[in-house]
Amino acid sequence: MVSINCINKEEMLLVGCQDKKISSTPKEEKKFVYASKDDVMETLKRCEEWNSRARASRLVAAQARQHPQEFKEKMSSLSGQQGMRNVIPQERAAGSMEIPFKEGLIAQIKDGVEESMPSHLSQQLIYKEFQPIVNTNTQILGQQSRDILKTKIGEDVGDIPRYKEHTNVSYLLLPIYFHHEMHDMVEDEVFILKFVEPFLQVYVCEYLVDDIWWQVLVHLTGTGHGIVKQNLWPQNRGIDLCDISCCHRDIQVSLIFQLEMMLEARRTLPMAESKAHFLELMRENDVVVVSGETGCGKTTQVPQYILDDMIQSGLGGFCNIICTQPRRIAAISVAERVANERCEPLPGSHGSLVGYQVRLDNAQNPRTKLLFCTTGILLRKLVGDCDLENVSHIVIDEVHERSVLGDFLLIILRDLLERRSVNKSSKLKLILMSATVDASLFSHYFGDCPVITAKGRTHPVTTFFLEDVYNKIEYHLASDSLASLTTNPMPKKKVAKNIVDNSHGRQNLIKSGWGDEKILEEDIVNIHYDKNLYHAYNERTRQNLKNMNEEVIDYDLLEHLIQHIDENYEPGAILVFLPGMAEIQLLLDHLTSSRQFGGEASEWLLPLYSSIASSEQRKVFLSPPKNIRKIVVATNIAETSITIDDVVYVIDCGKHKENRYDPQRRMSSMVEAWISKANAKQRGGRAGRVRPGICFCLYTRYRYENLMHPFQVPEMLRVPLVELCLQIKALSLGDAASFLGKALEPPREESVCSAITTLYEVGALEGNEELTSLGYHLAKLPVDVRIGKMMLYGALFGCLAPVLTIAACLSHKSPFVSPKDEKYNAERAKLLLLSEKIDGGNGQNIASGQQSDHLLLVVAYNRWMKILKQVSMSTLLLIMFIRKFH
Ligand SMILES: Nc1ncnc2c1ncn2[C@@H]1O[C@H](COP(=O)(O)OP(=O)(O)OP(=O)(O)O)[C@@H](O)[C@H]1O
Repeated sequence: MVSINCINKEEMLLVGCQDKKISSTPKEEKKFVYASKDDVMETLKRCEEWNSRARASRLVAAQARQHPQEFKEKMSSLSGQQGMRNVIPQERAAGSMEIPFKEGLIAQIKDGVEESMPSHLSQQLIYKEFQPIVNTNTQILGQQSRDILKTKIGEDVGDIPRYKEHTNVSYLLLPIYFHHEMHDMVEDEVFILKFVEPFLQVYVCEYLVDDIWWQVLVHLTGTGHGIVKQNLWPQNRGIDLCDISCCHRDIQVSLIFQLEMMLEARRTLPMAESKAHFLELMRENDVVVVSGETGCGKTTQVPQYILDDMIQSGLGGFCNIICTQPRRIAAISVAERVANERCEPLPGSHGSLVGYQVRLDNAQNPRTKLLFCTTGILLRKLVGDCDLENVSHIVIDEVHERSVLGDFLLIILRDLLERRSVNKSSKLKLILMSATVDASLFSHYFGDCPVITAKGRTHPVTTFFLEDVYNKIEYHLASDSLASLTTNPMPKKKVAKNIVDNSHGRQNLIKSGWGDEKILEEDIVNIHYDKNLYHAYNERTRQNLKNMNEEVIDYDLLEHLIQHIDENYEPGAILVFLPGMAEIQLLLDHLTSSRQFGGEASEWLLPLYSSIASSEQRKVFLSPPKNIRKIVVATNIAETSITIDDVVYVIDCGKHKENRYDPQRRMSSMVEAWISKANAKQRGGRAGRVRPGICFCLYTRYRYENLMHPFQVPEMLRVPLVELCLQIKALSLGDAASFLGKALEPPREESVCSAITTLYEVGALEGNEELTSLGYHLAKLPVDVRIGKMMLYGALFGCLAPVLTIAACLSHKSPFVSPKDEKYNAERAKLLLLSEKIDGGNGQNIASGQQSDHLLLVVAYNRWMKILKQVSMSTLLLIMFIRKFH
């Protein structure tokens, strides 16, 4: 077996020791060598490749023969040097030269103990003081070692009934020396690790000690302390070892190699360069704003820097970091990635320091030190514990999103920071992060706190705008295309402002069929078209740009582009951004019905939107079989924080759904809108995470540079504040107007007044803004207050089923469509429906013949359900077939 203990960054001490199984290794080869780091790495690599302990052992031994004297001198000189961590003290080093590692850096207990050794035994396999263990006999543990183990385990290892010959389980004793210079830390600790696999590739080296080995220890102890200050240990100073028992089996060679690779990858991220500066700023300030290009490592690295820093300063026990993510999928996938980078088991499982919590899914354990959660979850925590006493750090990721909840949280946190800053021992630290943040705004809000900007990005992303895409794929925008202005001519002025309700205009179809496209083109021009911008582009592209209706998504173009990428570009997944579920489904229908993406390939056409169950959402992270290209079609839930590691191509349609106030219905609803530049940057950033990527924007460069807002208008300024004011009351945060006056960008006074008035009208408030019982219940329903009240009354009056149907329809958009030329027929159909019986859920007819829009919704829904039940499977298939090929 081989262990490596390093002397400094350039040199390592290889500890070679004969393995019982390598009977061919001559005894005299049980020597210790030092070798260059490269040699060691090379050796290990070869060991890995050969997968042969015997050969590796010989290799090590051969090196030992080459440098014995040098090694001896090096050891003596280094051990005397100040500040050298993990240098083995001179007397031990000297001793070890005489009797090769008599102290036993490594001890193997006979041939091992059965894998399924009961956890109560392995739980005790650790002791605090360094006790040299003589390992002169690799077959049977030395008597001294056995005695030590006996006192720790309470049984003679030789007597363990499950202890049997010829298993692969071994124990590794690791004296930990690297805290000598930190006098308040435990000096010599010995860990005994149980390995299922041979020791051959198990090694510790100096440059790993700081990072990897430290993490191995942290991982092993599961306490988050590693070697910790004495006063942080549980009373008996024994680490609670229940975690260790579960880790042992996993701590195989691969773990250490994996850790090493991960650390190497982490060190190359742009954020790593700013690590020291960030930690310094964080120590000196309560709030720090972190910005940096997408993919530079904010989300995955910054929380870990904090965690590691706390552990290394011996404060792991006090550390409790919460990192918020705007969406569930981000919280889960980032937690998994971070656990993976630390080579920990899955988030929340036994032995992991990382966890996540989202609605309906919670992966935490009592020792979770780094929790990823959604903003809503953190707000809920604040309801239960308004001072968040146990939380040491809060990291708010993607602060640029400016959701109502996000801005609301910032008000609460600013107050909380003030309260917590009084008590110096339990100060709260807040870190705000985003790639596209308006840093000065946030910095100013938090008392001009420092801003740190990470430079550079991981991999370059090439961006093509619509004109490039048109040119590249030689696309012809047909005049009868839904995305062409010629389809539905409108007066010039209106074209750009309205979201055009396009349909196949018969007139145009006929005209274009007769080659009359020219006539149409002359009349209708995209008002954002400026011919001077497109000299370099071909005629067809210019024609397309002139005729296109920017407000309509061109599915033909999308399909063409995806096919083009699939045929002409290197392997790599494609991520398409569309505004909503319906649009996603439409594109997927288009693709599944195509020859290229139908059949087996269609299994890798993956939708991704918020209402898909988390388990389904996770499919997007899986890898497809070779020769199949994964295509993920997503809403903006894939826009921030997440890394789908095989995504190389992003297609951005430039639209999303935004919550806006609808004055007609006096309700907020989701409308389709152009994204901001910040969103566009984030979307592009999903490519180029693990290698260079390409982003195809289906909007013009002109739009990006001149028409898109730099940031989205904060949600708090564009939606009614009724629900928010209700929450403020439910959380007893005082007068709503003054509370919201403390926001980053406070809403207008009239908006707050109007919200309060609505709450009084609904009956949620009474007296001096006091919450009523109705208000209390409404605060728990995630719907508009008026709809919530209707639902509560529906339950009270025993007609919940139809009321829920109405509530669902009102919360979403109308299920009815009335095309312009079919208006009359649509109205007639509605009237006909109204003459039907309406079932109140209990078989009663609740409103036959009533002229009510709301009851009409119930009738339509019930009819639809009835048809669904009646339609046989084959009919359904037929419908699907027709839709596909229509
Ligand atoms: N699941 C993963 N698989 C592979 N690599 C990953 C994964 N997650 C992150 N990475 C790597 O880590 C890098 C940093 O990711 P991270 O999410 O921390 O960046 P970020 O700066 O927060 O980006 P953003 O602002 O876009 O959220 C990525 O560019 C990628 O190289």
